[in-house]
Amino acid sequence: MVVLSQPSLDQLSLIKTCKPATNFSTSIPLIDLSKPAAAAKLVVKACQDFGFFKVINHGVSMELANKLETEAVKFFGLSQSEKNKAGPVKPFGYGSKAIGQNGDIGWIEYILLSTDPKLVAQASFNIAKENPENFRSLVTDYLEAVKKLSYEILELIADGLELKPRNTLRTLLEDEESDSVFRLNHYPPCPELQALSGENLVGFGEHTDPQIISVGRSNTTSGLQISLQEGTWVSVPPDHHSFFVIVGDSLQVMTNGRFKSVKHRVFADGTKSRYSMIYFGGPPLKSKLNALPSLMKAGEQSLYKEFTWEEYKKSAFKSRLGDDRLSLFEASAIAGR
Ligand SMILES: C=C1C[C@]23C[C@@]1(O)CC[C@H]2[C@@]12CC[C@H](O)[C@@](C)(C(=O)O1)[C@H]2[C@@H]3C(=O)O
Ligand SMILES: O=C(O)CCC(=O)C(=O)O
Ligand SMILES: [Fe+2]
Repeated sequence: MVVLSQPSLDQLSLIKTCKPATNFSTSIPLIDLSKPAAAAKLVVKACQDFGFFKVINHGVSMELANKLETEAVKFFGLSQSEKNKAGPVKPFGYGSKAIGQNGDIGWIEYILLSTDPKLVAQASFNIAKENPENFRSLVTDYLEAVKKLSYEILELIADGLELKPRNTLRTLLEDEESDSVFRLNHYPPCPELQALSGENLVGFGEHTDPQIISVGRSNTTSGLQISLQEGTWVSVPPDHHSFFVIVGDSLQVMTNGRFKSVKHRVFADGTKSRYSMIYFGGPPLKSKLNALPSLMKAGEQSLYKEFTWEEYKKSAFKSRLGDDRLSLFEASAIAGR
């Protein structure tokens, strides 16, 4: 995927490009988790203002994260025919360019995994043929650490919102039936495009994440951007040490719109590969998604109808990446639309 032949160049015309209007003056909230008293307020403010923040002193071993990233680099460095043996993504496995099942494409290749240990073990045989046990144990250990971090962040959110009990949100991800996924993304460099037009090549088109929160980490190649509520785009400075946290649609519903699920996108770089590893924390399929009663002020109406995560997920996975998925579930939406 690095050396582009004429057919690959032809494919570029199918992938969106754009000249982004980027806002350089807004800085992304960076929250130090070693100071929990201050962090609770800062996390809530970041979720309200941006739906996005980064955390440091998060407790996830950098050695572990680097080891898993190295495995991802190894896998994505295999020949296309070798990688294809770990596909297609129905629902888990290796995918290239196609994102989801509804016609979205980007300058990306990825591995999508369930967080269920049994399914991780099965997938490891296709992804790391030479040493599946090493891959399985790295993914399992990494997921354990990132889940722990996600639970901590959800408790800080509960503290900041004065939600009682403070495990109200974390139990949704901790539940054995929680419906979470894990994704390893690779955005190969694309020098041809930069040279041809100076435009940016879309790796992952703009979208919101449907789950509760997404917790990710990337290498030091830039590309991730978030949309501010007024619509301008801000680049997220990449680094190896922090984790980024994305408010998903489900958390927007549970906070009755106080938190906004943030629109984000990724551009491919002209010269360097970007790698990212993201845990998407979703609730059990049968969980009802509705505004948390203790957050509702007297007389406040729910912005959304009552629905389960299963219903939302089914609808989301039928949608295109850039669709406003929640609009179908607004209290004012026409029934059956
Ligand atoms: C186009 C799509 C890809 C996606 C499923 C969807 O129909 C709409 C949501 C997309 C998204 C975004 C966050 C995660 O990367 C993801 C795994 C998810 O849960 O929702 C992807 C889905 C995907 O890549 O299949
Ligand atoms: O690769 C990234 O940094 C973000 C990717 C993303 O938004 C996703 O996988 O849903
Ligand atoms: Fe995303």
